[in-house]
Amino acid sequence: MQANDKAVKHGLAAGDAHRPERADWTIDQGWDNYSAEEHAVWKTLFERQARLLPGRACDEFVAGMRALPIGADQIPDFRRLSDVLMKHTGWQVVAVPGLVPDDVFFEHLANRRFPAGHFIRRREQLDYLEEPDVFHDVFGHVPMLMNPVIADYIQAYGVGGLRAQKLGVLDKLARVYWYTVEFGLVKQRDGLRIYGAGIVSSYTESIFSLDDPSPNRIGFDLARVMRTRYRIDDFQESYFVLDHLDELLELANIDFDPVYAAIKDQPDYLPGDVLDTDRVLTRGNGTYHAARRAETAAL
Ligand SMILES: C[C@H](O)[C@H](O)[C@H]1CNc2nc(N)[nH]c(=O)c2N1
Ligand SMILES: N[C@@H](Cc1ccccc1)C(=O)O
Ligand SMILES: [Fe+2]
Repeated sequence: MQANDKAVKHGLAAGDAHRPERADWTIDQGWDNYSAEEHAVWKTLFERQARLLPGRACDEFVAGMRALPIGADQIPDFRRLSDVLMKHTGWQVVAVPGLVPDDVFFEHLANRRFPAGHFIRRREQLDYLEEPDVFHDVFGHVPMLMNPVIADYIQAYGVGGLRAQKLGVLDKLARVYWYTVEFGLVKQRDGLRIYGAGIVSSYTESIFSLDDPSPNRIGFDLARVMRTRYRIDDFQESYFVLDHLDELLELANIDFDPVYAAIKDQPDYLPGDVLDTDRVLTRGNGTYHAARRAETAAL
């Protein structure tokens, strides 16, 4: 598949990582061990997004970024990020080797610890990544953790994730995370803006999600999103839009049990489906994914 600026693939089973030293899979970031080339890759990625995101990233992302020790020249030191985050929203950033098992991931989130990949992609991987690296996790996710609403939402997601696992409905909950925290859009007075980390850490998807006529843009609805499959290896076919980030707090406080029950045995929707019950902001023309399917069919 042609390398495009897909942010990260979260669907990998974490089991393919070797056994961890610690039960919670955390490691030392080893900030002093980063090479000049690794800092240079960070700089390339950072500067590319810094030029592109004004007018695209939501105000909360910009405010969070400004308040954190995150700059162009160096991969941030998680200890310094945690000092600032702890004061604002009680969060800290802990280093992990890459994807970790779901229950480990949720346990960290439920305790306001954000597991961030310690490694950075290689220069030839600039536009495609198998696992969340430090650029996706720190540049994409951490600034939003400075916002009290998101900070509460992601902790609640961790708690909900542990519950969803016990209920056997993790796949449904993962869709809510995917279409909000990873690939969410939000309305602002001055237009649609990005809050999803998977978009904001991706050069081409930051453009595609807002400007391209191909994807659908649909008002967020919980049960609808829970039934909607997502793409892990390419741009999303649909983006779900919040009227305001505060909607996420309502989500965090809704008991999902009745919703899990209501959609049980209901068929999934495909990523590109548009329903007549949808609040459609943009009905996409689907040309991007049609072209990709044609490419693949021609292989
Ligand atoms: C569904 C589940 O929450 C999701 O795939 C998790 C699994 N493990 C992870 N591990 C890390 N380090 N980062 C992640 O975003 C995730 N995502
Ligand atoms: N409120 C959800 C948990 C959750 C919180 C935040 C985001 C998504 C889900 C539940 O009852 O399980
Ligand atoms: Fe992510």
